[in-house]
Amino acid sequence: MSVLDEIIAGVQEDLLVRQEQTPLEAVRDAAQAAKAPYDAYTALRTGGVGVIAEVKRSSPSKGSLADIPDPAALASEYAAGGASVISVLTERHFFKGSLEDLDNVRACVDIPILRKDFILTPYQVLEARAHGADMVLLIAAALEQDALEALRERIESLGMTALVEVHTEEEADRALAAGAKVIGVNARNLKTLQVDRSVFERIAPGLPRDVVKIAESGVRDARDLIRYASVGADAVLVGEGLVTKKSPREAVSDLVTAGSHPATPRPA
Ligand SMILES: O=P(O)(O)OC[C@@H](O)[C@@H](O)c1c[nH]c2ccccc12
Repeated sequence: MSVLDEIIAGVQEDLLVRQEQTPLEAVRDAAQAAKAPYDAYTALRTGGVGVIAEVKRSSPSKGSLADIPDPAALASEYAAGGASVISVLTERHFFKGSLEDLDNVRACVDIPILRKDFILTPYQVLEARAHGADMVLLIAAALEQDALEALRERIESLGMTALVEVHTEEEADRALAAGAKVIGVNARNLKTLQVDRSVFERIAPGLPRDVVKIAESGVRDARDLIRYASVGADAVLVGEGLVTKKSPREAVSDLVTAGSHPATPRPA
């Protein structure tokens, strides 16, 4: 069983419990009552290379990264540093996140928020909206084609943006066939957890011009951002490289500054 399969098994178990506690109709009502979503798509297209800054306590590959007792405070620092979008991991077993983290961050920032989880059902999409998310991750490797397409439509019908994550050319083709307008290329293979920063440069140039392209994982500093920018990244998604810094605000701000002159890659 791959790590991805293990994570999904845990997500499915937790989902059953939540569905018992909160029936679909209640989540639907809560989603309808939530404040209108921010436009993450536009936030990621407004010039330069955007930074999606992630609230990430732990990961399956590295274990514990940072305690983050106050995710809203961290998110506020990210926003002050110029992040375009805040990513909040809500998976519990491997990433130590929760929907409560999402609520707390939503209460404190007025920029788009991505719910980062292993989304398998429309119930989780409604949950994301009910808890104030504006963008929802869909992982191509975790979904059959029909589900990928249906969930992408569901997310967009609620006024949110779907971020479809891929790791291979074949998955990128599936993302496009599913109608994805925002595609994230994850440098980390979720089955082996290996990071390969060259995956983005292999896949991104083959994507249509108008697709928003996001480089995910393994961004350590401005040099990595510039390298991704030079091969077409519209944004980078960064977790570990921010949560482990003394000043996450400065770390974001350094990336945003580097991303505002993406056309002139500096020598290494
Ligand atoms: O901490 P990093 O290497 O900067 O990575 C962030 C993000 O890309 C990573 O958390 C991630 C990418 N895709 C995911 C899917 C599920 C969980 C987590 C992820």
